[in-house]
Amino acid sequence: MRGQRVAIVGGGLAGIAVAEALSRFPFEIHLFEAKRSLGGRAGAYQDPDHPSLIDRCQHVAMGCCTNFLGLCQRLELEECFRRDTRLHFIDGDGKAHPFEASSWLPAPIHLAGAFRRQTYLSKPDQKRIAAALWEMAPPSAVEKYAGRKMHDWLIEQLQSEASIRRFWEIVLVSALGAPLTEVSFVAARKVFVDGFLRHRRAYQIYVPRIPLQDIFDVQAAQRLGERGVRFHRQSPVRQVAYFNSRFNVRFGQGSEATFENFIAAVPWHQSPKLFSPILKNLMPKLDNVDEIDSSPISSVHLWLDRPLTKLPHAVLLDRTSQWVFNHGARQFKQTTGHYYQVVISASHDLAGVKHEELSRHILGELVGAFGSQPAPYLLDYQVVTEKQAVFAATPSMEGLRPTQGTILPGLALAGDWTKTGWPSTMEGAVRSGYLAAEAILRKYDYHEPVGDADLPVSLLSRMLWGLGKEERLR
Ligand SMILES: Cc1cc2nc3c(=O)[nH]c(=O)nc-3n(C[C@H](O)[C@H](O)[C@H](O)COP(=O)(O)OP(=O)(O)OC[C@H]3O[C@@H](n4cnc5c(N)ncnc54)[C@H](O)[C@@H]3O)c2cc1C
Repeated sequence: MRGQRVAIVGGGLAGIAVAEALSRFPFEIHLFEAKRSLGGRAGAYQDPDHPSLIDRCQHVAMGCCTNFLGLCQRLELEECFRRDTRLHFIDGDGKAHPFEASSWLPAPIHLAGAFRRQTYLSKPDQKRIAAALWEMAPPSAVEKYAGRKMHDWLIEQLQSEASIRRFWEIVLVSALGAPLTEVSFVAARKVFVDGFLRHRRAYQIYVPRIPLQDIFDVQAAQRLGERGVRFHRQSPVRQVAYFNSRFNVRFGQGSEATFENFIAAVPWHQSPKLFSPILKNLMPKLDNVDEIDSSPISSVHLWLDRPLTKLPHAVLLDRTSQWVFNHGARQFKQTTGHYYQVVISASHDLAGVKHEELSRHILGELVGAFGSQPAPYLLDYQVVTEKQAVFAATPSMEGLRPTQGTILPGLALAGDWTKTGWPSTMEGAVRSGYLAAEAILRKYDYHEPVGDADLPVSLLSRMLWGLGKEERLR
């Protein structure tokens, strides 16, 4: 490997993970990013009115995201995140329902008490939800309900409209980025099994303490730079071709360079155009990326003249707002603003709604949810909608995802959309990066995994449903 050159194209989480894994070996690594900063979709922007960077959209990880957390640990980024063990659900009447695991019960019953306290779900609805979770948990359910859409499955399982809206949708739309009428049963099952049923810590959430750009573009880049990774920002790659056992990379500015290894870590809609026709022929799945449905996510940033709530975050039920994150007091022009960020996944219905109208509507929802009187004054707002935020986890999506390794040694694909079994998340991106690094390492007869194992399955979940026997991807 010594002296062998690696080109990684794309400085999102997938490209960063490839760089992290390969920098443990004596390669010469170059990462090319089209934009000014690293982080990709998990990035931030600078607004002239605000002294610090603003995340384009709040990102959170869960305890089950072992590879993302492993990457953060290896790059000494743990301090950049806080871990919340208590979630807060706010019902339509503004009543808060905390959701926290028992301090001693094992998974999956660690959350039974928390679930019972969600009294916005009627007792009969809670029973039917528990029965449906029981039906979905065993690994055999994957085959039994393969190809099924989640909404159809929920109707078959006699779930009421209220429980679909207040329980299933609340969890799944933000995790899978699409309405339940579109997402697959298999993807939805994975969210519940990995996030709630297999391990006590899996449901906890990790929230960034500082802007994402500081985490990935500054701190991660610094640690990788210390390991010798060379970053080339504002360096869009136009196309890669293969000559004389080398990858010939052409850049937007017209320059060229050759590498022994090449990893494309760009989103699905940008992947096919990176490759020369001959290379593209080696990856037939690139012909079908047009069939991948993408889904928008909107984030509404509000700066208010007074605080709304002391809660660090909340999940809002029966409203347009889904998650709200409280960033506390911040400098705003000559005064102090209280900054809140509201995230709305699968926000197709908001297309065309004026930003001011949406911001005022969201503020009204927050005032109703938290009962803040007198109502805060809206100092400023911003609405950021990412149209191709995530891919929709539809039943056909799994078949469209390419593996990271290709038939050409030294050539690999990465990105949240490649085959990891995970939805479009930071964890999916990091897993893809580690799998792509493994594909490169196989060329050099190195066959050990470079990523992290899943959280172990609790003994009880193993006994109840045989969880953990599912086919492992790595
Ligand atoms: C609004 C929003 C909210 C989200 N919320 C969450 C969340 O809470 N939790 C979570 O886990 N996930 C969340 N996600 C999903 C998560 O951000 C993505 O799954 C993940 O960041 C994808 O990483 P990636 O590296 O695969 O792709 P990207 O982040 O898209 O990175 C690809 C990079 O490639 C670069 N690039 C493209 N073409 C070229 C080229 N020709 N040359 C050089 N560079 C190029 C791009 O500029 C980009 O930086 C959210 C996504 C969005 C958009």
